[in-house]
Amino acid sequence: MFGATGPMLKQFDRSTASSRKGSQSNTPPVSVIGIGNKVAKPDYSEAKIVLAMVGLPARGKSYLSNKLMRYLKWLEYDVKVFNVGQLRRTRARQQAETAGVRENHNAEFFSHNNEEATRRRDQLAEDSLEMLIQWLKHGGNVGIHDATNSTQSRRAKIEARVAKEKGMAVIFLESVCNDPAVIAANIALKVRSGDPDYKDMSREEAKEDFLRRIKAYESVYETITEPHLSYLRITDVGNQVTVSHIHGYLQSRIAFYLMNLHLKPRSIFFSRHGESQYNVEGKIGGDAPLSARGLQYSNALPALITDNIGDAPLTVWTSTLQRTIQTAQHLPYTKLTWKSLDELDAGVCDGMTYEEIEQAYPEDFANRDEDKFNYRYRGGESYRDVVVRLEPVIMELERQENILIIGHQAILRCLYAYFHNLPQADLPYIKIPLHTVIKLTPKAYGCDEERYTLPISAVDTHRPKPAAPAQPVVAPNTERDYYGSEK
Ligand SMILES: O=P(O)(O)OC[C@H]1O[C@@](CO)(OP(=O)(O)O)[C@@H](O)[C@@H]1O
Repeated sequence: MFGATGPMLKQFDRSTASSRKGSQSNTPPVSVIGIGNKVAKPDYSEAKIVLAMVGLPARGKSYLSNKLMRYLKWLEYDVKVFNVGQLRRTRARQQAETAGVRENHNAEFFSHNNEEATRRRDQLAEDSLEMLIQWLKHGGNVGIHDATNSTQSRRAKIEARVAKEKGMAVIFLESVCNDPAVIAANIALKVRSGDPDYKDMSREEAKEDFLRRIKAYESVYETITEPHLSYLRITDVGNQVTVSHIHGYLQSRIAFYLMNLHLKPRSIFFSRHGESQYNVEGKIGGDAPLSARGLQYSNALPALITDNIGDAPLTVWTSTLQRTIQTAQHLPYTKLTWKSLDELDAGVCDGMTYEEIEQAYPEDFANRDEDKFNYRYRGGESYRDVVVRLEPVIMELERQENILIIGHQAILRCLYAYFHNLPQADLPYIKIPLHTVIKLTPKAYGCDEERYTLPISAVDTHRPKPAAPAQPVVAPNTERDYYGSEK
């Protein structure tokens, strides 16, 4: 089942990319020396999946779509959400610009007794699916059709359209939510988020209108019962998942990820280990113990964490390296060590200072500055390798509640980038200073962040990105993406 496509294959491709240059070599990554040169982004996956959401309004479909997109993009699949609501609003805006009148999208527009409105809504869903399919044909891997797709006939149309495309599969993801508190929170979010549908209404009017819209959908809603469909049904995120006709690596990954999600309020804390002796000497890697100031940090950390979290349960994760274990030593919580949390492996440069590396391997040093995410140390790792190795950690983080990770600079950059959805090029330059706790609190869209810096000084190990040579001025790209996802 875990066969042909997906990160397994991709990881392998990537590892050999710069050494094989067109050959079919299957050389495993670690034996490739001198790989610290430019690594072209390999073609990641042949997978082509239409993931069609199903569910009433306010059931968290957009939440699930965006979470899934963030996860799969982090694994380097090409993913895009096609949100039918945004297409509808964009078309209404364009129509207002040309005709001078804006179509009214109040609850009446969603009435299934209104034939003209129903025809228009069906057309929007079809157009959006068509854009999605074209996008998949041009290289995308997973296109998420974020619409209600709430009737059997709508789903049958999607299925019939996708069946015309060779090598494309469709899976439906139904979000059922019976928890009144979650539904109420989703409704409140819609009403207060400055949603363009409700920009000219008071909050009360907006809420009333949105409730009428939900009723309109409830009157025709058909939960998935079609026995032949590939689908996943999530009930009250984290409570129950039904999986039917899910095949292959990527589909299984998607199912597994969704099974691990939950909506319970919780926080994720990140801290680097206290300052190490290597940090003081400007050396990278290694397994050095803490400096005197690092030990002070490990003594001060328990009070900071317990003041913040009170009596709530917390688990501490460290790497297997002594600087993280020492930092966690006084924390009165359950502790787990993870090999996957060990610092980026600097290979032959382990234990050297940046100046020594520049002297000994000038070409590598320059290449790392040019493309730090892809650069792989000789006999060691790249940030890209670390992202792949951290996938089980991400999965477990989604499943768990309060977690404190005592980690390393490169590792925490990768995890932080996942939670804030930051681009690969910026990831290796994220500032994760020593003696600072970063608290992330997942919210409906993204994470809230607080930082607590303890007054114990430490060296600064952040090497800023070298200034790029002047580039010719290019006209800005004014093309808009109005389907609700990033390009
Ligand atoms: O990728 P760059 O910016 O070099 O940072 C990663 C480096 O951070 C360091 C400190 O310089 O982490 P750590 O403090 O955990 O030892 C190095 O060991 C590691 O190689």
